[in-house]
Amino acid sequence: MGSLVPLGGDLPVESRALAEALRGLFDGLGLSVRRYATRRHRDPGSVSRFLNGTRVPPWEFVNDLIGDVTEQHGQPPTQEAMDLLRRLYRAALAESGSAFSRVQLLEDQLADADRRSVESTAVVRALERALADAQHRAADLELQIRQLHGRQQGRIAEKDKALRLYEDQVTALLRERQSLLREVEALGEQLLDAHNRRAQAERRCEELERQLVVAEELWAEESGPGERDADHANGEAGAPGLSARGAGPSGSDDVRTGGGPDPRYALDTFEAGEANRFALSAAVAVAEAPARLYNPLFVYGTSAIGKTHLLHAIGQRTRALHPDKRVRYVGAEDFGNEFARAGGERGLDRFRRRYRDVDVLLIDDIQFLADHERLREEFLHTFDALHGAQKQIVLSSDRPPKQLTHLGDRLRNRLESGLITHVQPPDRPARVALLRRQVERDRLTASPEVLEYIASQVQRNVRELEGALIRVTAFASLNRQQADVELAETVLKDLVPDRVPTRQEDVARLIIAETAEYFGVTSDDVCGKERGRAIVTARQIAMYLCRELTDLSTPRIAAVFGGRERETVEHADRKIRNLVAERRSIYNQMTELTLRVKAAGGLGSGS
Ligand SMILES: Nc1ncnc2c1ncn2[C@@H]1O[C@H](COP(=O)(O)OP(=O)(O)OP(=O)(O)O)[C@@H](O)[C@H]1O
Repeated sequence: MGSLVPLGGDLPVESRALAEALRGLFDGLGLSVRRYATRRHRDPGSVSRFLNGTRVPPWEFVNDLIGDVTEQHGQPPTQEAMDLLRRLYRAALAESGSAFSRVQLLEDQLADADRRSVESTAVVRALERALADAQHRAADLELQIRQLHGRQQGRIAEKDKALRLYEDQVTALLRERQSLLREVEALGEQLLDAHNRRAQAERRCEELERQLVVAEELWAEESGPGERDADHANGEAGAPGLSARGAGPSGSDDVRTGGGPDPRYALDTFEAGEANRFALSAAVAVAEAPARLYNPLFVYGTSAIGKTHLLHAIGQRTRALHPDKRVRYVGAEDFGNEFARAGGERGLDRFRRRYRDVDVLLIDDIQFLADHERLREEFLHTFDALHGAQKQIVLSSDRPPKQLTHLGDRLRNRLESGLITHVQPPDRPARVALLRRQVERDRLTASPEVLEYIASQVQRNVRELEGALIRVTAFASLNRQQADVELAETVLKDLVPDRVPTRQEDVARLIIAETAEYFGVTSDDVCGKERGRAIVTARQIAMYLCRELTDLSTPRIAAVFGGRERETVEHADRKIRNLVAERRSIYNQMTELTLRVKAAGGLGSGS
């Protein structure tokens, strides 16, 4: 009973198959039949029969065997192995056909059905729970969906409302913008109109001033010296002396703002000397063949050495040689002011046509182009438009392009792209020639020696040179003396200032203060807009003295006098210059004022 005997050869197939399967399990225990029977409280004979296939064991035995093998090896048989065992077991039971087997089979089937029932019940329960859970979640979701839907509807309604509100506002703003644009355009037109009317009124004022001065002059001459002295005592000394006679080309026709070149300046009257021969040749070449050789032509140099003269002269010569060409001259400051005033699209359009529809554009004192981004851009585009269309550009400045740092690199590069020519103060022969021409033009009396002497004394500033000649000849004629070198020495000793590196704007302010005091008005009056007779006189004399006694350029002087136009300064300068030559009272006033300014420390030590 200790070990298993081989299976009987006459065993039915089903019993053999089961027995072999059970033996396989039993071998895994490594026990004898008896020992296993004792452990499981079974009869050893029965166990032998179960394993030999002569009897079908109860399923409980099979189960125990499986449990023991599992315990021993720590690993249960696979589900497939279990299913096979069960099938073998059932086949063996069916084959045996005994009542026991039948009972076993039924029990087994019952257990199987019961297991399935239990499993199904568990599945049913789990499914019921899952169903309930899902239903709950579905209900929750339904609720959330309904809430979200409600909220969404609310939002949509709100958005619709906001959208309608927004559209209403945009429509209203567009309408308002439209009407504002119309208003801006209308105001722009009105402004332009007002500017034109103001310019007309300014010209009329100047005209009336001249008439007034003439009338006063006549009245003063009729009334005799007593009356004139009374005027002096009133502090309105300038008025009687301010005559329109001899004022030369000082009428409004000659005052050209942002327009054509000034006919007084010509290439033929430009005294180049050795130093400026090249500058003159370049100017002639540009006038003869605009935009062919030097474009842009850039002339630079210190104050009052003929840069403006050259620009105008180029314009004159171009017009003479090419009557079909459109030539425009403008000071850079005026260019900036006009741009600032060109409000609205139409104004800007007009401005652009004015400066781009030309064949030759002459821009004076480019260093005064204001340091504004938009203005610089505008000028850049003007430059590119003209240059791109093969139109001539001529510019002047008090310094070379490299030093015009405030204009920015792009603009400076363009200014450097053509011919740059340095205009020098005229050399001595040129200065003498210039004085000789002035003597002829103004019918003055001065010997060649006097001209030589003046040319030797005033070297750097042509305006000053011309002023010195006027002073010498005026002094001589008013004192009925000979204009010889001795007299010239005396006059110039007193009047030609020794230049010291004083701030020139300060000197100009000192001149204004001294002149204002002299005429019994204030500096603010002189720089302001009032047109009282004494104020206008003081203003014009102060402007003249600034041109005479400082190195400031004309636009700078205009700026010191409350931001006026350069033409106003030029007009005042011409007017007073001519009066100095004609009237003793004015000459004396100038002399006295110059001495006062000198004494106040504005003109260096003097001698
Ligand atoms: N070489 C010259 N030949 C003839 N006239 C000259 C010459 N240089 C200057 N002038 C005269 O001197 C006066 C001043 O010259 P202009 O106004 O051209 O100087 P500028 O260099 O433009 O000075 P600013 O920078 O102050 O405007 C003008 O009347 C001009 O005709």
